[in-house]
Amino acid sequence: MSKVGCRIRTDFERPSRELIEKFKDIPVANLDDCMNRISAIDENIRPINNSKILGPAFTIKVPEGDNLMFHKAMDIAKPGDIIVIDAGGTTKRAIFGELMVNYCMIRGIGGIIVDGSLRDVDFISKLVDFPVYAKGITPNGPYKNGPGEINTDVVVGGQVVSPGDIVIGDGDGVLFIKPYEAEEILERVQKVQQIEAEIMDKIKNDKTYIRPWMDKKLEEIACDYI
Ligand SMILES: O=C([O-])CC(=O)C(=O)O
Ligand SMILES: [Mg+2]
Repeated sequence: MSKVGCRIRTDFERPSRELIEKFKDIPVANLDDCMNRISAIDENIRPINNSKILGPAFTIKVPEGDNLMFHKAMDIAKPGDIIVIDAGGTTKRAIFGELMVNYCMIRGIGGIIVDGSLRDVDFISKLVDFPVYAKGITPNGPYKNGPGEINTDVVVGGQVVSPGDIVIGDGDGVLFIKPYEAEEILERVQKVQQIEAEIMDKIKNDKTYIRPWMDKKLEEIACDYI
């Protein structure tokens, strides 16, 4: 019988740390520019403690307001993994809190992103080196009945994420990159950053902002000057 909706993949292939580290200082906005500006997750999933997040995705799918699979996941995720939880986007019930965050930290997990809510925010918001991103906050705690899935393809904040995808987040938001597309995106983002540096230099030193596309576009849309 198919166990869709109640299954656990205990391990998966992770990209090399070397590849992941190449994304360390790259702004998510620049990456999204290289992914046609439609690749970031739902803007309502925000950093709770203003930390950057980076690492391979360890995915979980839970029924609304239930965290049985997250409890199992904490025992099998590896150091550096980013736990990415598809909680259906509903915020009425928290999926985790301070106890679970402490256990994740002790186990060397790299951070947590939930398309849902957390609780114990007064503790979590003060953490400086354990990034947590969430959509909501509520004291209503999670049930622990299951079902759910671990390490299958899930949807978080409107974007598909597979186990082992590279998770990158900063103050702007989060996106996921397929490891096989990583090098190509890195090449493109380096060009974007170089162009932005040149533009910034002109703004600061020449007091000009190079935008050859602006008047061209206004002409193309036949804008009337009045
Ligand atoms: O009760 C739970 O499962 C979640 C929670 O508050 C904690 O982890 O501290
Ligand atoms: Mg708690």
